[in-house]
Amino acid sequence: MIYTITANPSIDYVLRLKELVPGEINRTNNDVKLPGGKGINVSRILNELQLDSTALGFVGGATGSSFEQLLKKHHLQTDFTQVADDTRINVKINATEQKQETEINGGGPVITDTEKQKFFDQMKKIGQGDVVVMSGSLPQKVETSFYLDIAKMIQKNGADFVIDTTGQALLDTLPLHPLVVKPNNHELADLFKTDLDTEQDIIDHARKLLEQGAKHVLVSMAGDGALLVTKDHAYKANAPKGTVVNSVGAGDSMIAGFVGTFMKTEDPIESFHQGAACGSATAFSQDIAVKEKIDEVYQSINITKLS
Ligand SMILES: Nc1ncnc2c1ncn2[C@@H]1O[C@H](COP(=O)(O)OP(=O)(O)OP(=O)(O)O)[C@@H](O)[C@H]1O
Ligand SMILES: O=P(O)(O)OC[C@@]1(O)O[C@H](CO)[C@@H](O)[C@@H]1O
Repeated sequence: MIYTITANPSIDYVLRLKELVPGEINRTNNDVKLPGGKGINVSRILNELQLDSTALGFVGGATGSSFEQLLKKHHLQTDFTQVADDTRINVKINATEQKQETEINGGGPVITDTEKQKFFDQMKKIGQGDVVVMSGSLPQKVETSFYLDIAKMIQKNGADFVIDTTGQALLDTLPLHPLVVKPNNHELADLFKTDLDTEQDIIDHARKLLEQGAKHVLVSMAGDGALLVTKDHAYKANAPKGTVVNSVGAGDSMIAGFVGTFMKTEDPIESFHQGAACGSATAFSQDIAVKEKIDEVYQSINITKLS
């Protein structure tokens, strides 16, 4: 079973308007509310790929109930930890004429020690053959070692994990050998406090994450495609041409495509191909991509061996 952990899920309130003028009253042309959060997006893509997963995380208050209501129509298997404080609302603003996407993400609910303990207790059921995908920010009063603590707990029982976070929290988990990590090119540069000007620079620094323990490194590069770096080789996936509608969740979709396919095939190249298809398909969709779009985009992705 694949478990996704979204410690800080959200209602994504996606607003479309022609132009965003800060400091003025702006009115939208169209708006939608989506069940959001990185792990939730991963579970939704897995569902599209007909792969089972269980979504875990902290959900609470009136916004938590709306979030669960929004999620219902996607028929995901969930086992959320109920908390007293409110699930956050994240605002995503697509200014179509400016071709700009602005995101304002809330801090999330305060999680009490008892609620956290309830969550940790759930980790006991995860074991051999399971993969846990942990991603996204942490809600308030949750210590930065949260993902590391979980990785240690589940690994003791023989489960694998995937982590999509940034900075020191990511580096700390590498010695535990995550199945895959997926910084984008900017996050990778920040990790090493440097600029990465060429593809070779990116590959060299991705390789440092392998040296520190990651089993596979994906580097997503938005409209420039993505790289897969393994111990011996580096591969590139092109970003197919298409109209970007809402790229929120493209990175999560890429992880879902990679992990879901890897669980079935153990083939990193095919997993990369499917991951890239899921990422671009979501960028070309208003919401997280559906299977038909993923299958269509898959046909226009080529994987090239760079070294
Ligand atoms: N404009 C685009 N055109 C085609 N493909 C895209 C585009 N944007 C994203 N993708 C695909 O999706 C992948 C993941 O996107 P991106 O690099 O934006 O991830 P991210 O920074 O983690 O995003 P997010 O945090 O919003 O999910 C890219 O590597 C690429 O394959
Ligand atoms: O604030 P975080 O947890 O880092 O990111 C949350 C978020 O921006 O990530 C998803 C897209 O990747 C959205 O569904 C959600 O709103």
